[in-house]
Amino acid sequence: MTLLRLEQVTRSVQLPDAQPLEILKGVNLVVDVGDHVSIVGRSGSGKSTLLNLLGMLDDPTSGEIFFDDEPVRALRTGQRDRKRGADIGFIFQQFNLLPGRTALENVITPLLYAPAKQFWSRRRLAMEMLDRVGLSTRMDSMPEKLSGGEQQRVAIARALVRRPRLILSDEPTGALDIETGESVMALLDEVAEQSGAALITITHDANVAALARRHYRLDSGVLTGVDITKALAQSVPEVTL
Ligand SMILES: Nc1ncnc2c1ncn2[C@@H]1O[C@H](COP(=O)(O)OP(=O)(O)OP(=O)(O)O)[C@@H](O)[C@H]1O
Repeated sequence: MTLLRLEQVTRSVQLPDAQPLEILKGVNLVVDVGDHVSIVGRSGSGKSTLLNLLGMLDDPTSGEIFFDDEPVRALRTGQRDRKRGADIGFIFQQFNLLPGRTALENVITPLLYAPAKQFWSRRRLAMEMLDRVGLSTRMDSMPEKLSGGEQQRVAIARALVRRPRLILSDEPTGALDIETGESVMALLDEVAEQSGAALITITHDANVAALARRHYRLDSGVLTGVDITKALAQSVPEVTL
């Protein structure tokens, strides 16, 4: 079943000299329920621009994005915000945890805006999710007292606590050493699969990308499918995947 579909999506901006810059060029992508897709691209290839479209934060200049077969463009601002809050979880390279709030309080935050059933169970739901990422003994710790890998696990719990159907992870291991990055990524893959969420991972790292089931590369705004086995076998530096 299709969750997300991009059809001939472009995104252009106007440069100061009034020239248009086409950042994304005719992007087509289908993401199924529970899918795991990686998108690899060099700096400046359009990854953040694409992520903002996938996260319903921007609209395409042309083309259409469908979520549950509904054009995202047709959603009014309030409807779109509610859909994003309910159905999309975000994970960032720098964790983006709220400082001065415990791990538990951080994971509770998205539930403050959730429908009544989730809102009233917020403490229990957040505790269960922290337990699932292996942090049941660190719930009352401040983020700054946690290691990078632990902070990213809190961020994973926060992204998943409302049971989103799509998780967008942007360089999720970028601030971690290789070993920690691998275990965090394996955990993210596992919890996303357990909860039936589709996962889109945007990364520079071919090893992180390899965990996904389907692989794409973004090159100067053009998205193409990649044969990961071939790319890894060539054993080229990670950014050249
Ligand atoms: N609002 C804007 N105005 C002008 N140029 C823009 C704008 N947004 C993005 N760009 C340009 O579009 C290109 C793609 O930007 P984007 O941030 O999507 O790349 P990226 O792949 O995420 O890069 P990085 O990995 O370095 O973050 C870059 O050349 C960027 O300078």
